[in-house]
Amino acid sequence: MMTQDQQELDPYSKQYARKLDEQDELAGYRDEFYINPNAIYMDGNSLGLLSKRAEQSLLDVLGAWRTLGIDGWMQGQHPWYYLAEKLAAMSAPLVGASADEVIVTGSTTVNLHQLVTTFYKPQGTRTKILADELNFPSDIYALQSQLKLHGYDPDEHLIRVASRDGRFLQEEDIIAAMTDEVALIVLPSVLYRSGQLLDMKRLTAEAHARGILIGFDGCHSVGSIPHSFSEWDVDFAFWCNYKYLNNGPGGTASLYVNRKHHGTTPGLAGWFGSRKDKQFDMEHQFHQADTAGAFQIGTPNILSMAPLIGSLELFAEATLEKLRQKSLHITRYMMELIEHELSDMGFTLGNPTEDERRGGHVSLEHQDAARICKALKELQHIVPDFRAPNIIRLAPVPLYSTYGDVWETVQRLKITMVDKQYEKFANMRDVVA
Ligand SMILES: Cc1ncc(COP(=O)(O)O)c(C=O)c1O
Ligand SMILES: Nc1c(O)cccc1C(=O)C[C@H](N)C(=O)O
Repeated sequence: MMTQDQQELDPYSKQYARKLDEQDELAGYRDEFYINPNAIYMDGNSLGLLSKRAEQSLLDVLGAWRTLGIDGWMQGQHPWYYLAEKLAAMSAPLVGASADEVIVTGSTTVNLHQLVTTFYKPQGTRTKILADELNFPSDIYALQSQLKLHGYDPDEHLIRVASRDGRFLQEEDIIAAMTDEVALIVLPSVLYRSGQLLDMKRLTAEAHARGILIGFDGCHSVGSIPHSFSEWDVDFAFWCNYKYLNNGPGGTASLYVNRKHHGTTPGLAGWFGSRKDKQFDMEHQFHQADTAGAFQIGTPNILSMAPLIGSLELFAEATLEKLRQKSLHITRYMMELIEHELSDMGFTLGNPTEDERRGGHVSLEHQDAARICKALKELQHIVPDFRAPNIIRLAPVPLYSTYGDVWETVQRLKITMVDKQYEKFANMRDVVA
């Protein structure tokens, strides 16, 4: 609902953006983060910013190491032996799971390998894995290598559902590909380029109706969108914590295993998958945990998990519902400004516009996208990212981005285009795009 004040203001003006910021009940969280005052950060969908609380929790854990040495495993504020489980309990509400269905461990790609070695059980003519052609490359490489380990030719056994337009996937096309040759389905929750949010509930129900297990890569949705993994009966999921959850570069990832699968032998076993009370018996017989913790392998990367303690506190306080509400509102605001300010400049909006199909970022397509990104970064001090072949991703993150940031971003993008500043750069991606 627009207030009296908003109605009087030009909705494309800077004052209007300021008004939106004044009315933003999450605005205070920006002060929790380290924000470079000389730049506008629009890349929290790739690497989230450092919060002061995440920094503090990392310092706390370092302090425990400094003062306790080996006893940090069982003593101190956050005993390391239980840290993965403690963080799982804190993350579970973000994915609609019970604490024992989540564990903070490994990396996204390693967790995918773990889950596929566990849940891909080809039998008879059911030997194929179903994915999609827009999936993040690391997932595809993992699936291809898993098929090879089973002696299958990935060209034949990895089905990649085609996109009709190179941007989006149609749920109907995915469902049509769920044949009786498919043993396992792995799909993204939100597509990393277009930001399309797939209907996970529907896809899970359809997969199960055909006797197929299904798992989701939640890298681009966890911390941005509410999930109901357990209610939807998703079999498994995996995600990184360094994007919307602000756990830091390469920070430890997470996985979800539906309770009905607890007790399934992990494909890749290791001693940290043991029952906590049995682990230090040091027996050669594996007594696996009766939780998702069973899918851990070796010693947790404590220092790469510690920032998540502080970071998840912020999510508990702000609440995901409010964060999603702001995310939808601020991305819509950005789309409206783009439409108003940047028409006839060769841009195409490449993300879904409907709220129920949109993730946390805006995806702008342009034939000069690579060099527009360079000009934005170097000359306009806006941090977007580029994804080949022609995408500029812009993520106003509800915890720390302002409506003013969005307004400035679109204005500076306009200057970049009107003054042809991008022509000073080669239209090629950087090494790390
Ligand atoms: C959707 C998706 N899947 C997988 C990965 C790979 O994650 P990692 O390199 O942490 O294993 C990423 C990001 O890098 C991603 O965005
Ligand atoms: N994992 C990354 C990295 O090691 C370097 C730079 C970027 C990343 C990313 O996470 C990219 C991200 N997954 C993407 O959506 O493209």
